[in-house]
Amino acid sequence: MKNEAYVALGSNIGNREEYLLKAIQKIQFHPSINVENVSSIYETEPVGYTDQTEFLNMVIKVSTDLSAFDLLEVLQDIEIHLDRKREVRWGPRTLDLDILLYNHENIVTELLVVPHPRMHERAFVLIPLCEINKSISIPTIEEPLSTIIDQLSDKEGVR
Ligand SMILES: Nc1nc2nc(S)n(CCO)c2c(=O)[nH]1
Repeated sequence: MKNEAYVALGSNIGNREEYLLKAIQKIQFHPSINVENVSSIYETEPVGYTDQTEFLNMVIKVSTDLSAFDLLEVLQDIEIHLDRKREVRWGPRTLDLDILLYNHENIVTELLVVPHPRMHERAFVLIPLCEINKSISIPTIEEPLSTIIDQLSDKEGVR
């Protein structure tokens, strides 16, 4: 598989852990995707739209022959098959699958922006990402991940 990507998973409705684990199974089952590494599962305080229940978040590393857009399509299909519900845009959801990084590419389109535009302000993404790759460099971020994690005020919201 010639491409490397990092995917963030999140859930805060229903059997959250089951949604995450089923999503990873479906990703692994895809013939053109291999799951290379998975972070721990973190329980996290909601950020942004805070009037909702706690999330379970994690990050996985995958290798794939798919383009970033085809990978996005597969992830969106998995969200739908795991009864993705999102009544409010930033509100509670059964499952969220976000492409964080795709190789070291910068992709800016209506459909997909990579690196994920809000990842640098999300401890619930950076902490699991750092767990599985301490030395990862993010094209749009100069500082080391550990510095940013230390600066994030909500890191205590991740456990
Ligand atoms: N802790 C936490 N807060 C969040 N706020 C939003 S929106 N989301 C959904 C992100 O796509 C989350 C999340 O996954 N975890």
